[in-house]
Amino acid sequence: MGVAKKEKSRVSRQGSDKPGNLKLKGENFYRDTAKVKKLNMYKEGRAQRNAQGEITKAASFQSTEVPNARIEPNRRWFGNTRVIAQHTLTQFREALNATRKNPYQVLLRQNKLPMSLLEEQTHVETPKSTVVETEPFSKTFGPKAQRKRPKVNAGSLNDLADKTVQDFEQYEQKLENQAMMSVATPTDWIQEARDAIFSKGQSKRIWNELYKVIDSSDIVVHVLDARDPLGTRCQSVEQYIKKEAPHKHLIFILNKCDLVPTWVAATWVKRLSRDYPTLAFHASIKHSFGKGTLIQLLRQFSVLHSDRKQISVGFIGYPNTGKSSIINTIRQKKVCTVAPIPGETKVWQYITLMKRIYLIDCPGVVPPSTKDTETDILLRGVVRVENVSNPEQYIPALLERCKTAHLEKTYEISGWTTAAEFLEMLARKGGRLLKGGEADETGVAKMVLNDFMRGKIPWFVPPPSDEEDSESKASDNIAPATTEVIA
Ligand SMILES: Nc1nc2c(ncn2[C@@H]2O[C@H](COP(=O)(O)OP(=O)(O)OP(=O)(O)O)[C@@H](O)[C@H]2O)c(=O)[nH]1
Repeated sequence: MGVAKKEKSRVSRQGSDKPGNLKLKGENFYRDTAKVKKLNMYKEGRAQRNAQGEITKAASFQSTEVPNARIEPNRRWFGNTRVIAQHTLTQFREALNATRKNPYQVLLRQNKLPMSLLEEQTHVETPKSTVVETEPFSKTFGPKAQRKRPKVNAGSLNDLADKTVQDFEQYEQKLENQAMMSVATPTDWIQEARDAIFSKGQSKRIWNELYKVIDSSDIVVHVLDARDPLGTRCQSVEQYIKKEAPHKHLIFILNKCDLVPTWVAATWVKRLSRDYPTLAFHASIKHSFGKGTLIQLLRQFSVLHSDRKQISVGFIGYPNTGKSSIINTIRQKKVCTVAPIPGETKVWQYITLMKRIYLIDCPGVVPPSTKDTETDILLRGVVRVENVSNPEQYIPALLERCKTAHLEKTYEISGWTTAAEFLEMLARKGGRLLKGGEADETGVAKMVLNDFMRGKIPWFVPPPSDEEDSESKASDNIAPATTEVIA
């Protein structure tokens, strides 16, 4: 703060006539309105006390009397009132529901839309369970009982039977979800009895990696093997995302399309597109398929989240489905380690695709299922074949999945009737004999299993052949899926 003398010399030195930092008598230099008001309040006087020091009359600022006050009405109180006719509401609900269910449309600003209007209360609690709580005993039982018949939620016996089946399916699904949640401590005896190698991709560590990837991603890409899309589909993970993180976008990539006929890939794309946007893909740095479409789709998503600095795309799926290969393909260089053996990716990994788009590679996960047999797990490529004991036992199932003609063409042998004969012929042809001239069936079985997983033997799970799906058989081109983003 300047004093008068200093200020005078400053004014003459700088030749300025602007008021400086000088406190002048009679001016409120430091006091703002609030402070002045507070000081004035104190000025109104202290409390009055009697000889004993008790307060006889409180000071005005200590008074507990409520002042006469009135809240000024504001027209904004009434601004948000809307009246909507029932049919308009119904139309709105139907339109919004249709959009929400369409996997190719995205609802933006969901927290500004009355989403609760869409969720109809379908679950009616049986009156039986709560009847005593809601009605007095005398009304429920005894001669004066007015108890109504229980609501069974079904018009006819057939309806009731259908509903029971549906309930059972839901219950099974619930059990699977619970198994997924408690994956760290498998209590089921099937899990216990299974060889440890058949529980690959189910460990607590892998699932923690998966949850980290899902948490960090805005878009989750579920990679499926085109040869067996339903077998490599993790429905429990899909449901987890739908329930716990509905704002994240989920898309399917049908990888390894080069290993199946075009009509198979096209039918699967059509079928899976009903649930989520699906792209057909062939991961290869030099001769890829679907790369442009995928990048285009990711760009669309980044436009959708233009308020974000960057978006992250997580790649999840069964082991060995080609998650790392897809990332390498879109980056056009080897950024992730790829190997024809499952479990190559051990931890999650961040890769920059563009300034605003990051990719996350995740280790392969296998949702626990009590329905899957060891053969199913092995033939999906989850297990490393070299660790399997008695690989011959899986060959009959393998022969069932492949066409004889394809096997004959691949191995140039023919005329076997059983799996043992097949292995014997193959061992003799390749000269894989043990001491004493016995065929090395174990070695040959491992080779065949590896060939099966790596795509040397052509095979695929045929797509469901309902009328609609069979139409696409005629067309020879894979329709690359494109996604329309509706704002
Ligand atoms: N023919 C063919 N092979 C593919 C394709 N994509 C990936 N592969 C092969 O599949 C094998 C597994 O690929 P990865 O990219 O390591 O699979 P991953 O899903 O990352 O596997 P994990 O590390 O176990 O999670 C490799 O041998 C790839 O060459 C494809 O589109 N076509």
